[in-house]
Parts: sequence; structure tokens; C-alpha cells
Amino acid sequence: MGGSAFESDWQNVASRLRRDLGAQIYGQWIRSIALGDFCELTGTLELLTPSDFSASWVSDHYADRIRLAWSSINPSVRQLKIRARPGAARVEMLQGAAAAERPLAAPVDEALPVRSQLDPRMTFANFVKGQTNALALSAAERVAAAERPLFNPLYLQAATGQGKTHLMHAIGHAYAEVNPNAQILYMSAEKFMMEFVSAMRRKEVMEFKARLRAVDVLLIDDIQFIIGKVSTQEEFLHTVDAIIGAGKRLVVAADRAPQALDGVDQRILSRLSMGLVADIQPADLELRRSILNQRLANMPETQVGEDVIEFLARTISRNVRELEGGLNKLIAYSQLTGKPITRTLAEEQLKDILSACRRRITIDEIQRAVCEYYRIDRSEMSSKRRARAVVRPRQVAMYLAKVMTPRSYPEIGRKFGGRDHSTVIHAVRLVEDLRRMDNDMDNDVRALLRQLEA
Ligand SMILES: Nc1ncnc2c1ncn2[C@@H]1O[C@H](COP(=O)(O)OP(=O)(O)OP(=O)(O)O)[C@@H](O)[C@H]1O
Repeated sequence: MGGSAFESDWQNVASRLRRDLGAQIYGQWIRSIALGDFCELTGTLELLTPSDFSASWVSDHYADRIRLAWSSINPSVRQLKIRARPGAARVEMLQGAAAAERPLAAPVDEALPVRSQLDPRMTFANFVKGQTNALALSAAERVAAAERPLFNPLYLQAATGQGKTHLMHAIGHAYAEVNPNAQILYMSAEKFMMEFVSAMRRKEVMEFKARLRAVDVLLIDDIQFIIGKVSTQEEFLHTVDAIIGAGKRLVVAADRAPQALDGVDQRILSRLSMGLVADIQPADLELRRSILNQRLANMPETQVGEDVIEFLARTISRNVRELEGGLNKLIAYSQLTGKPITRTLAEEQLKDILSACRRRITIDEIQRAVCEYYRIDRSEMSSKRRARAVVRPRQVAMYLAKVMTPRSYPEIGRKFGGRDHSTVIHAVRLVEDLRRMDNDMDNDVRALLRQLEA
């Protein structure tokens, strides 16, 4: 069935999104979406965006909200497939609100540089400082400051979803505030390549170079993308030299250190390492908590209890994007259904993300925690001693190993001094029974589970 049957529902979904996301985000990312096909069998509706970039941006940032809006307006839509329109211009510049109506394949020299590409939410004011990102934040603030930083370029390094892009956009906003006429260009390395290739095809390489060299601050994201792309690297090297040579500011971000960019020209690596390399470590528990609190402080009408915040901060630990996505999903769900945001709701609605995040706990960690808890020596986990003071903790540890790790009975037995699998089965059953009959035992096991899951 063609997507046209859904046009009027889409109008309703879109107006709800406009209300929830605000006119600017709506204008920038949602308005240009067209409906594609609908598959009745799977309940999958295609949403077509003007470019690959907007497809991935919308998927990362707004897919949950769009899906929830659809499910309340037309429940036959159970899944979305967000992709670029067939034949979409692969050379489209990042579109800002002002640029949204521009032809997709705008010639490079015509394309808008600057501000409109910056996400208005990604400012320094919205970036929460923590131990794991303090150096990167202060380096970014230096780059944005009026006086010339002592280093150039700034190389931001972090795993996915830890705030590299946020800091780059924040630099752009802050620099523009101090220098209202400045030209600031943010682009991914992939976009750099696509535009370069398209400029070559159109024989407009000079214009491409001129546009890049005219900027005051160049922000290039996901630099690892140029690995192995020889001609793009050559052009990138010239750009880096021109920007740095002219005393303009360059910031690049990558998911790994410069030395780990195998397949990138040594000349580029030496330029990139010449400034400051600042890494962002995965957000720790305190930072995760602060980020959630900061987000909620901006939404005074949304009620989320401390226990839910603590639960999200502790369990969604892999990266900030997932953490925010989890919170947004709960808020959107609660707005659409009128249900309050409770821990039970969080457990139900975030099942997938929670199970992906659950830390892999090892038998060694379990043994260590149990020995500390019962104050016995670690060697007792493997010893043959039959005193009750060591037998019971050993059985508790075997039980925890069974419920907290994917290990089989024989594997667990081997970790406990080469015991037979039947000994482990016996221990697991015994602890299960004891938990039901003996409160103290149940409390001990609960305390250990809590401690190990933290
Ligand atoms: N310290 C922080 N304070 C507030 N928000 C943060 C912080 N760190 C990350 N975020 C938010 O987390 C989300 C993901 O961050 P961002 O897009 O900057 O990650 P990234 O490191 O660039 O990831 P990728 O490598 O996948 O592009 C964004 O919405 C960003 O605003």
C-alpha cells in the first residue's frame, strides 16, 4: 500500500511533533520528511528524508518520538524505517531552518556555510561538566574564547555518544557570540568527502577550497571516516594546512586517538597531534545522574522521581546518547498515555536498552564480593574445607554465578576448585530454597546482588 493513504495521519503526527519538539527542530528535521511505502505485514512505514545525513540524524534523535506519535494516531504503524529519498542529493549541505527550502543539490559555493548547521541545544550551558570530560570541556572553551588558544588544532577523542559533537557545536555557538560575523563551519568528515567528490565532478574544486578557507572556525566530526580514502586525505591535508597556516581555528573529533587512525597519511596525523588531544572518558555514575537532573530541570512540568533517575543513571551506563534516549522515550510515552513515570514503567519500556547495557559480571568479581561480604579468605572459594562458615558463602557465590552470568554448571564448578557440576546444581537449589525460608539469607543475597549490579 502506498504511503499516501497515511497523509492525513501524517499531518496530525507532524503537528504533534511540531508542538513537542518546537518550531525550529521541526523546521530543520521533520518538515522535509515525506511518506514512503507502508508494509501491512510488519506494520512498517517508510519515512523519506532529503539526505543520508538527515536520515541518520532523525533516526538517532527523533525516531522514538515519531514512532510514539504514530502509534497513538494510527496504531497499525508499529515500526518506522527512516531512510534517504531514492535519488536524494548525496551532496546536500546540512540544512538549517533557513536553508530548509533550498534546492537539495545547491552548488557548493552557493551553499550556506555556518550557524544554521549548529544544533541550538548543543551549547556550553547545556553541557554538564564531570570528571570524565573536564579537560575536553575546558579545551573547547579555550578554542571558543576571544584570545587565540595556545594550541591548534584541538583533537577531541571519545567513544560514541560521549559529547564530542556537542562540544564542537558549543564551540561554534560560543565563538559566534563573541564574533558575530565569523564564518563557522561544522561538517562530518563524510560530508567533507562527499562535497569534495561532488566538487571534483562539477569541476568546482577551487570553489570548494575557497569556501573552506574562508571559514574562521572549522569543525570536522568523525575524522576516522577518512581512513583509507586517499584523495580525500590529500585534500583534507591541504585544508588543515591552510586553516592552521592562516591562524584560523580547527577542531576535529574522532572515536580513537590519532595514533590509532591506521590508514591515515602520516602528514595528517602529525598535524592533528601537533595541537591538543583531549579525550572524554565514558560518563561516570555521578555525571550520568547530573545530566539527567539537568535535562529534567529544563522541563519543570515533567515529574520523574529520584528512584527513577537513580535507576536510569545506574543502568544506562554505556553512553550519554542512550541515557538521554531512555529518558526521552519515557517522557514521550508518559505524555502520550498519561501514565506516570515510575521505575516499573522504565523497566517495561526500556527493556531492550537495559538488557544491552547490563554489565557482564564475572565469576571472579562475584567471588571477591562474596568473600568480602562474609569476611572469609578468597582461597575458600576453591578449598575443600567443609566448615559451615565457608560452605554457605561458597554456595551463595555459586548461586550468584548462575543467576548473574551466562556460565554453565560445569564452567562454574571449574571456577570453584574443579567441583563437579552436580555440586553446583545442589548449591543453586539450596540457596533458592533458603531465600524463600530464611529472611536473613534473602537479605544477604539481595545486598550482594545490589552491590554487584551497581
Ligand atoms: N556532558 C554532557 N552534558 C550534556 N549532554 C551531553 C553530555 N555528553 C553528551 N551529551 C549529549 O549526549 C548526546 C550524544 O552526544 P554527542 O552527539 O556529542 O556524542 P558523540 O561523542 O559526538 O557521538 P558520536 O561519535 O556517535 O557522534 C547528545 O544529545 C549530547 O547533547
